[in-house]
Amino acid sequence: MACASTDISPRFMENGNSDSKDALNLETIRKSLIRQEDTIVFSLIERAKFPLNSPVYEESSSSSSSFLIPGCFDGSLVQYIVKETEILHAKVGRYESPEEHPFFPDDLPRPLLPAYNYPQVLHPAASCININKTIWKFYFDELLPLFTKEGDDGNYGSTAACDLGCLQALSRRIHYGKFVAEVKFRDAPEDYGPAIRAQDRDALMKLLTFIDVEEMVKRRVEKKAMVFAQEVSLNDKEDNNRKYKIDPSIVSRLYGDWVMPLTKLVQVEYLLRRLD
Ligand SMILES: C=C(O[C@@H]1C=C(C(=O)O)C=C[C@H]1O)C(=O)O
Repeated sequence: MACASTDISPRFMENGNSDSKDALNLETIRKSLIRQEDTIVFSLIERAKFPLNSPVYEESSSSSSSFLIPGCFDGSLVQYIVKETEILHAKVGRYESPEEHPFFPDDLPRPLLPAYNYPQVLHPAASCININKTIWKFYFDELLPLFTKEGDDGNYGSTAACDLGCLQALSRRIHYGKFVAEVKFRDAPEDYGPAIRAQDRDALMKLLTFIDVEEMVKRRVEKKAMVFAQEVSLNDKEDNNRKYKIDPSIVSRLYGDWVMPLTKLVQVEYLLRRLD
């Protein structure tokens, strides 16, 4: 099977950055978001190797299902793979990381490994925010049909493993809004304080939105998709006729319609609880 994420329990701001509390600033956070764009684009490219493969998404209890999953599991193959992977990852501490959020949070096992001491940078209320249900829905209902071809090649296990990679990368990026919000609050508590005390969602949304940054993000992810997803050939003529493994404009749309709005939703949800 392909595509399972190897990044099991990321430690806040690793990959070249210090993990101390002092490293929490908008620049380091934005750097991490930029690096996560690469993971998201590559995960979509990996998923696009396979056609839609709709049997992966049929409930195993339905009469048309191609699978019989053991142990009274009546969900779809993709639900089964995500759920079982999360059980395994929970055992090795994935969900102890403040950057990670399970899609099936109920009854996850305790970690077997000794606890890693994550720096406490977020307000404790952060742990109640998990919008993975919304991410699951837009990914399967809206995004997937946009970037996969119709059809069925029988690679069901690999397809579901690739979906898992996409979901984990998107979930991590969107929930990073908690860190973005914390930094923005610390930089200007006098601006955010009154809107938080008034529980004014619209005012918070206005304060944390930077339209010019969002436009830049959309242009950058489209360009990344053009570079990462291009078919590379040694024949110059073919190069002039560029083909892409995924349509770069869909990546820009993914960010404009879902990733950034949902990151901002996480920011608002976090800020509403920031003074509890
Ligand atoms: C993440 C930020 O906050 C908002 C959300 C953005 C995003 O999700 O990329 C971009 C700009 C802001 O409107 C940020 O300011 O960097």
